[in-house]
Amino acid sequence: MMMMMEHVWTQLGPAIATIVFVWTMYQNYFPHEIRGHIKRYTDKISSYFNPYMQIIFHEYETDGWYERSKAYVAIERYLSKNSSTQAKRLKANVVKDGQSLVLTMDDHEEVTDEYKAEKVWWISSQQVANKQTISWYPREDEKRYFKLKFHRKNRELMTDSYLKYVLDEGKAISVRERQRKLHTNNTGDGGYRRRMWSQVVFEHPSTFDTLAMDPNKKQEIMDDLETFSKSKEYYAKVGKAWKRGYLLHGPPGTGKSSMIAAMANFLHYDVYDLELTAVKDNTELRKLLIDTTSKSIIVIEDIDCSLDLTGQREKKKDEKEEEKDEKDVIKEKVKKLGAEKKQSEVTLSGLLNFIDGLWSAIGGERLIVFTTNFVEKLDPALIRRGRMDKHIELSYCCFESFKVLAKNYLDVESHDHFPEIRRLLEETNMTPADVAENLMPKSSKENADICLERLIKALETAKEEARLKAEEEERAKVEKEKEEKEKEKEKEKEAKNSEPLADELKENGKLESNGVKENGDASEV
Ligand SMILES: Nc1ncnc2c1ncn2[C@@H]1O[C@H](COP(=O)(O)OP(=O)(O)OP(=O)(O)O)[C@@H](O)[C@H]1O
Ligand SMILES: [Mg+2]
Repeated sequence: MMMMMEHVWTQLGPAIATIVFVWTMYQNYFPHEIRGHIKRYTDKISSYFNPYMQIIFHEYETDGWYERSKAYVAIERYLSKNSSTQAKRLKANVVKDGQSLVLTMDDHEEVTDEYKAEKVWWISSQQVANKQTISWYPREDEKRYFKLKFHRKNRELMTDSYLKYVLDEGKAISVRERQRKLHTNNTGDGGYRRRMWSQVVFEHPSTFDTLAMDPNKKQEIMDDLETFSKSKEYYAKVGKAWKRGYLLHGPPGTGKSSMIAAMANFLHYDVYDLELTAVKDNTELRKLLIDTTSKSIIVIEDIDCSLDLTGQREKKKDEKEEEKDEKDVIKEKVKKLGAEKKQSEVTLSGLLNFIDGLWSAIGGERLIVFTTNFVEKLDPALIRRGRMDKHIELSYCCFESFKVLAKNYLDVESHDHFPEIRRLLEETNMTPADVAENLMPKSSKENADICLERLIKALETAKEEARLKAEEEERAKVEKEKEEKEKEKEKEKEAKNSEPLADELKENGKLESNGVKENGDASEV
């Protein structure tokens, strides 16, 4: 059967080609109506024998003015992947607001693609309008389009899944290659035209490769992020806003801010660095958050110090003021509360409202990341799961983290010094920031040996300091206990000394009351 079809096609093909050729040459000699009829039939015949189908994607939609069709842009991006290797003539476009070049195929070039082992052809083409007018807009006289050609038998595969795949992939490439921004909220009142966020290009070099932490934990976080970014349908299904909260906690210099940058680089998200102390009230907070775009990380650093969200900030101050007169403390507290209220009226409940539900109205994927040095001091309401879905502790440098840093800073994967460093790291606490600082060569003459030896020395010093500090603390504790005991003893002594006095007073009291009685009696008399 196949053979027969092929035979017929080889016979008919040239014949049809001849008819079409003759027709194009002589069509002008036929009257208009007849021409229309004949064209319809020739189209029908050629489509009957032509086993290929085609779909056209115009650059500008008919009803759009200047906006390029989203499908066209996505296809252009998708094809740029193949066209740079296949097409002979390429066009270079500078991406808007970016510095990267996108190479796309030039007009009338053709590239092939394969999907589930089926071949398709993409042809870039343009129609030149035949009217003789000068136009303001390029779209008026050149109408570019992509033509997708595929075999008829693949019609369903192409329209149902290939096209969706191309559009998604094209969009993903655009997101990956777009220039990302770091947004910071503006302080002060700059009039009503004040922009809520100001932007700079985000080019933080931190990635998960350069981040020093336990590899298993790192992988877990990367998996979590990836699952989140691919779970649009899932979130819609379970009726949750597409957002995820992370709480990063740990001592200073353990990589919290570095991890946020790594997350942004990993997911290709923008970063919104929200400085809560600069936000006037809940209304402004709402405006700021609504003004964020999809595919972004909203960061609130040092949540414990940002605001009096938890009451902790004041407690910290109170601790220092323990010795002061209680009345003074209360007075100061009232004064401070007044001052803080004037400064910022963002409340914990306002913040929680946004984190919880309001975003579902905006849609789009957002991560919210909080960092703190003191997780135990945060209000449990703020960090419960569902608000802060994942708690990540970043801690002192372990041997695994050190290995990442050594590879990154010195290009060293193993060394004679490693066992000693491992032992020292187990015995003492040093932040990755300090380890990194010691590993970094300070001049071109410093090689890995020198840097590792410096780290060993620093670790030994840190260990010694920690030992001395512990001893000091122990001594202070013992002294304090001793003092307290002495105080107690003194109190007891005082109490004892005052006993006879009390007896005496009692005695006097009796006498006095007797006296009164007597007096009273006397007065009555
Ligand atoms: N885990 C880490 N991996 C790689 N580099 C790190 C790590 N932790 C710290 N560093 C280095 O130390 C510097 C300071 O770290 P970072 O700002 O991320 O700390 P942090 O936890 O945010 O501290 P803080 O609590 O003071 O804000 C970084 O620029 C980075 O070079
Ligand atoms: Mg930080």
